Amino acid sequence: LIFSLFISLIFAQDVPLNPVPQKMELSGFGKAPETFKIDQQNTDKATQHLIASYFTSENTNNKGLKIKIGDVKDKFPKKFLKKVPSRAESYFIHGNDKKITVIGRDARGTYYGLRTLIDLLNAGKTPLGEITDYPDVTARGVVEGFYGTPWSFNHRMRQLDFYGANKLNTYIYGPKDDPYHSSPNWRKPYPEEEATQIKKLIDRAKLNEVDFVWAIHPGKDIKWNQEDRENLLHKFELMYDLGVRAFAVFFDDISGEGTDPNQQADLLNYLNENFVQAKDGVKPLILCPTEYNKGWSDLEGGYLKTLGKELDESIRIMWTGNHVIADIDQETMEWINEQIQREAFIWWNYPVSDYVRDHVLLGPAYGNEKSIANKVSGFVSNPMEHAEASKIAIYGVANYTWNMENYDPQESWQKALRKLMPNDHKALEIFARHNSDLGPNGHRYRREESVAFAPEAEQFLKQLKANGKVENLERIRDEFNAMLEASYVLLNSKDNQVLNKEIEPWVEQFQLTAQAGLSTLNMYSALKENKNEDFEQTYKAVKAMKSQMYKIDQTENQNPYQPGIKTASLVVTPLIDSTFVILTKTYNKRFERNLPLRANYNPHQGYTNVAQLKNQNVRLKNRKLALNPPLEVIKMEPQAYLGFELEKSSNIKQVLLKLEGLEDFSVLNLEISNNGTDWEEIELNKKDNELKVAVNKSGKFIRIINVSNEDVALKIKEFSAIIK
Ligand SMILES: CCCCCN1[C@H](CO)[C@@H](O)[C@H](O)[C@@H]1CC(=O)NC
Repeated sequence: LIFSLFISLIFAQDVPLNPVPQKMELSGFGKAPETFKIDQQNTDKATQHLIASYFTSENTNNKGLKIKIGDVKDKFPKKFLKKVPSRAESYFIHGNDKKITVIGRDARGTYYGLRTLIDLLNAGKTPLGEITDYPDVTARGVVEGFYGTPWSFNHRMRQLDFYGANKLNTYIYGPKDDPYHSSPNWRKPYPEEEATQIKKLIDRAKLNEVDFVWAIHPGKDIKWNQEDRENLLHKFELMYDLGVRAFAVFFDDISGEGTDPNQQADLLNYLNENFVQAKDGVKPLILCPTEYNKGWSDLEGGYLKTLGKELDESIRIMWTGNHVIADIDQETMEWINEQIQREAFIWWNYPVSDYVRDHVLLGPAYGNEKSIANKVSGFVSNPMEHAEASKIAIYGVANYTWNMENYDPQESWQKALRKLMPNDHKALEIFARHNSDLGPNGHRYRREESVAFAPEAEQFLKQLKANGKVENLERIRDEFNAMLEASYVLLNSKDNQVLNKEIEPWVEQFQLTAQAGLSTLNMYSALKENKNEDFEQTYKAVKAMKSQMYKIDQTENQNPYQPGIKTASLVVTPLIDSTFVILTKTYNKRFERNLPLRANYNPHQGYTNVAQLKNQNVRLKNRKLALNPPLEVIKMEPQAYLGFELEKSSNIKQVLLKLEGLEDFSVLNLEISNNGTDWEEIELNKKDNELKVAVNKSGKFIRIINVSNEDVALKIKEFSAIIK
């Protein structure tokens, strides 16, 4: 047994099994034959469909290797039946050179067993021995719950196939910006076309053994009365008629009476009794609470305890962790499970990037502890609006939630890159390893980036600053070269056009970054050899590349939050920018020149005493200084303020304000100041929440401040100033 376990561990590495099975006792692998003979017992439509699509007249005949597939209700040798784990969705495979047996605990188990067998056959192998497997986490998958452009129908269909292939069984439909999921049309039926698409998605989900969970987000304007209760029930009926058999109610990111936990619990218990229990085949309800992370929970208020006490025990409660964006550990789960008296259903806000839209997050899915499998009732990833690119992280979540203690983020990441680009995965790896951090953001959530390159970059800068000479020039140049070549391979790859389309602007920016890096190194060499003409020529080239990058940043991906295209922002870009400035300064001093050092940076900064916004970025575009609008509702206590501190006193031409959710606008004042202590109020006509205020006064500070003695809750859609 030890020997065979040893063998199977070796094999586990190179056999592309995703996820890695819980237990493999194999003496090795046979060579997959040309043909098979299928003996199909009790199987559901998904398995029948998978069998029909893989075992065709091309590779099946009477002389083929026998494959008997079914579930524990079928006739199989007792010695096999007793090896099928008792958990839902588990399976057992036995193989020798005569026959392969696949037995599922249930329909999904059979399907997953077949998926594993097909992965082996695709690698030209058959199992010689036994595979015993089951998922660690009950509900595994994705919640399409981000702000921004919802995924397209075609992307959703692709996603469902990807989930089937990687044993993910849950897709929660909840795009914040779908008006029929949220206000104002959650009460209304979907228009014909959307309804038809949802029906198709549900059928596709079934063929991939995925629960299509339809979520409703009524909290912004729901009234706690019989009418709205019937409205919600009616909408669920309509969705049921489309084929939905799993439902969720989201109460996140709202303010006002929709946040009342007793009302929320009553509503869900009512839906549970009058809908979920009343109809057949409907899965338990999932609730996303208003207090969905520890940072936002007000314990004295008893919100979570009320839900835990009142909600029927079958109802799952979602949780994002100790913060809105957080990785999940044992302590997180012990705290929340105690509060809600059940295992929380994790909504992991990664790789969602709707608060750092100028970045793509292509790194490994890491940071969650491996001891929490039996502490969660579900674990779903909230992805980027870039569906195909999100698969890198989703693939990691698939491996993590199926076989948690075996999960290796790096190994999964490498496999995901190969899944997405089978031939040009090396180019994708070079691109992805420099496009994984988020940059500074209001949630202060960061990811590693350029991990292997960072020490080289650090040494290079240190030596350059110390004595103008560096030792690792070649290693820096090698990486910039690799980046440059990877960008061409990616832009011309035929592996995955859908992915190419999504990341193209970032790859173009990446190409320019690599070129700017190489030319900055040329500046270094020209300076060292006092070739002044070359220095000024290559200096000009770098400036030209930067202006091209600036143009991409000003034209591509223009959204109201974080417009533009940022790439390699943690290590590579700062290295190039710093090197460029150091070399130009040295050159200017040595040869009494005054080449501009200007990098397009922003000399102004945010100015606030609101904790939630301490790290909110401000962007300068031409002469407009704008606060990155936070997605969340902002709570401002009396005397709370937020605004800008300019680099120096400047003429403030105009202030633009677009606020939401504020009944009485008079609680806010707009003020400017030159010293941060003496403030001058700027007249606002305080009746509409969309204001363009002419100021034409000089100031160093601009702020809005809550001058009432009440807390106010509001959403900031825009707050910007035109500085002349
Ligand atoms: C706090 C409101 C802004 C955060 C909203 N978060 C995500 C991150 O931006 C966003 O994608 C999503 O809608 C989510 C809300 C949320 O986390 N619900 C459990």
